[in-house]
Amino acid sequence: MQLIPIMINGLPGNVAKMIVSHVLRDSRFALVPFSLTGPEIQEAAVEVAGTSIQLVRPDVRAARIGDIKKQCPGLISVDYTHPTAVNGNCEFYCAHGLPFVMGTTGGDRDRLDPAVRASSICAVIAPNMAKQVVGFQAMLAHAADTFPGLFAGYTMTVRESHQKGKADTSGTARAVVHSFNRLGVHFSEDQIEMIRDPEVQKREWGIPEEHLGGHGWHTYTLTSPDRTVTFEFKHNINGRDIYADGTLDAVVFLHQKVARGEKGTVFSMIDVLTGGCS
Ligand SMILES: NC(=O)C1=CN([C@@H]2O[C@H](COP(=O)(O)OP(=O)(O)OC[C@H]3O[C@@H](n4cnc5c(N)ncnc54)[C@H](OP(=O)(O)O)[C@@H]3O)[C@@H](O)[C@H]2O)C=CC1
Ligand SMILES: O=C(O)C1=N[C@H](C(=O)O)C[C@H](O)C1
Repeated sequence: MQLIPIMINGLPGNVAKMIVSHVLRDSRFALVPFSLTGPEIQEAAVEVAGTSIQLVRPDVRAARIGDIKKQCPGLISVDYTHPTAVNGNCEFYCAHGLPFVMGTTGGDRDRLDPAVRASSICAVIAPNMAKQVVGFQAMLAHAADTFPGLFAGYTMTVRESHQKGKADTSGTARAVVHSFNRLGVHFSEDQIEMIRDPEVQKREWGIPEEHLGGHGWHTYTLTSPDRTVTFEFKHNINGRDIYADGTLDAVVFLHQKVARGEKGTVFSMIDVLTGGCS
């Protein structure tokens, strides 16, 4: 079986490191020993589970990508970088013919799809790669298509807690809010309550101490106009391992699409989940 060359961008970041450790244990993939990194990073390389990966900063990446592509033809890029890097990285992948899985949240999301559609590549773009969360999103999207306005008149609160360093409002929460809007709930993204204080997370939310540095807890609460009815949807994720499986499924999915000549198409994780990995 031909291995899929996979380049994990965003090292030495937390999620990128975790994905690399999963790739190294997965016989479907060959890890590309390079990673696009941030402008602040000084190290030339990082070691993950005994494997050394060279870090390629933004100022040199255009000059180096030709050689990397020659060394690893057919590579698929995976992006777990920073909200400020999302659009620049997307444009870089499009310009250099690199199909990509974009797990990074934030940036100007409205510019992502047009950039890919105008290019010769295809991409999977999703704010959450945890397959069970994607399934929950698909259920909500189905409800919104089937019963538009079902929750009209209800009020909603959305609270999300993540590690202190998370730069943006949860991309997952934003996407879920969009489905609730289609179900008739008036609520804007800027009403999402972000919790980033470890003391509050420990004391008020009961988030285990060992996961304060890496978690994603979301609660969506809907209350009827007369306040007699409450619905609550909750997904609480400790650690980050849950994102690896879906990310790697997305890589296999994209690899198959590329092999079939697909170009200029954006897929979601719902497409990956629906399409399977045959
Ligand atoms: N879709 C999903 O399922 C999930 C998405 N995420 C998202 O993934 C992203 C990364 O999360 P996390 O690993 O926790 O963040 P970290 O801050 O730990 O890591 C981000 C890394 O990206 C680097 N970076 C910054 N700019 C660039 C650039 N232009 N090109 C390449 N790398 C760059 C940073 O370098 P520096 O330190 O110099 O800035 C840092 O090393 C976030 O947007 C998060 O929300 C997280 C979990 C799941
Ligand atoms: O930064 C994180 O950690 C996460 N980011 C994604 C988001 O913004 O929704 C997904 C998950 O919540 C973890």
